[in-house]
Amino acid sequence: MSLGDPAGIGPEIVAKSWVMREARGLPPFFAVGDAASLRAVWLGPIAIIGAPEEAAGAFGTALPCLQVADAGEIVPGSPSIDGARTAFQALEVAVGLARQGSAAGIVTAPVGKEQLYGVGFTHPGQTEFVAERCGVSPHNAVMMLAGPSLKVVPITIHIPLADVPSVLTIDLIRARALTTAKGLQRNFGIARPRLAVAGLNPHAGENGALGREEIDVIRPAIDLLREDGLDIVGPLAADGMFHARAREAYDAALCMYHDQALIPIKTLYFDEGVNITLGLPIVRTSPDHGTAFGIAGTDSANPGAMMAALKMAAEAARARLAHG
Ligand SMILES: NC(=O)C1=CN([C@@H]2O[C@H](COP(=O)(O)OP(=O)(O)OC[C@H]3O[C@@H](n4cnc5c(N)ncnc54)[C@H](O)[C@@H]3O)[C@@H](O)[C@H]2O)C=CC1
Ligand SMILES: NCC(=O)COP(=O)(O)O
Repeated sequence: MSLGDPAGIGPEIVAKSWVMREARGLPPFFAVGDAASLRAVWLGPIAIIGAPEEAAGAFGTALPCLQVADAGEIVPGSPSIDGARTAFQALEVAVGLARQGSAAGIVTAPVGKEQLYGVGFTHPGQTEFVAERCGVSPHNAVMMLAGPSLKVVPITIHIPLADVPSVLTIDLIRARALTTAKGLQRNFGIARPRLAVAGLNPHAGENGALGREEIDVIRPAIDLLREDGLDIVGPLAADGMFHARAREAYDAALCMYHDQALIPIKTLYFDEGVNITLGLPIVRTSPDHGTAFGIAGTDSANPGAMMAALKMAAEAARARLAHG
């Protein structure tokens, strides 16, 4: 797993996950990044490894770490340029290892997006970066956030809210829905996924009275997706589709913008939510939360979402083998 921003809570939740490895039945893993970021927040045993093959032998007694860069002085809670460069490099190396088959998948700890943008990272997020490195177009890589009774997909991701209506197209919705359906089969073993699509406007537009995107874009996309053979409903009023009974009717909710998707999942499952990228040739997961710079170095970070991300990565790798 990449350690993320050295000044964020990534190193702490990775170390805590290693401590809980047996109690939680976690798969073996190794860290990629600057071991000093682990030492800055943790006194436990670290095994510096020179290659991924050394990780398995070390994992039982120490947290294996593949050292990729020197992040300079690390002050938890105070991100730096060197730290952002290290996070970038760790991500690059971890993706490369997964692509060459040296790891069953990657789990990425949180990065500070503002900091990464400052060191030449030109992608909106890690999702798009990993997709590009895997040769997958950003349209065909899907960000899914998953918890025990809810999976959500934002159709548009890291763009200003004002740009959402113009970026939403029939093609984009269709590409994301098709990747989502395939991803549910491949990574979660759901043979015939049921998708629910949110509207953009209040009350899904009230037949055009409160906005036309449902009529002009979302419904035509859904009609085409039905012709593609998908089990899909919508556009649904977004405010009524996330309560417990409604969630039983679908396997994933496709949402029109970032917060429409992420608010329900983080409200329900902040400490166990997993971000999984669908549509890639490799498995990639991540905890649902960010760097939490405000609490870094205070030993109060909850490793729950990181542990859930580790488990989901292992389960997805197994499901892919079974699915073929
Ligand atoms: N996957 C990723 O790499 C993500 C990165 N980010 C980045 O993280 C930075 C901070 O973003 P925010 O919006 O503040 O979100 P955040 O998730 O870092 O923090 C939101 C709130 O939750 C708390 N929190 C987060 N994780 C926690 C944990 N494991 N245990 C206990 N408390 C926790 C924080 O202290 C804060 O109060 C930004 O630079 C953003 O770009 C945000 C989301 C995902
Ligand atoms: N809000 C979710 C998020 O920021 C995750 O982005 P990514 O870096 O995993 O693409």
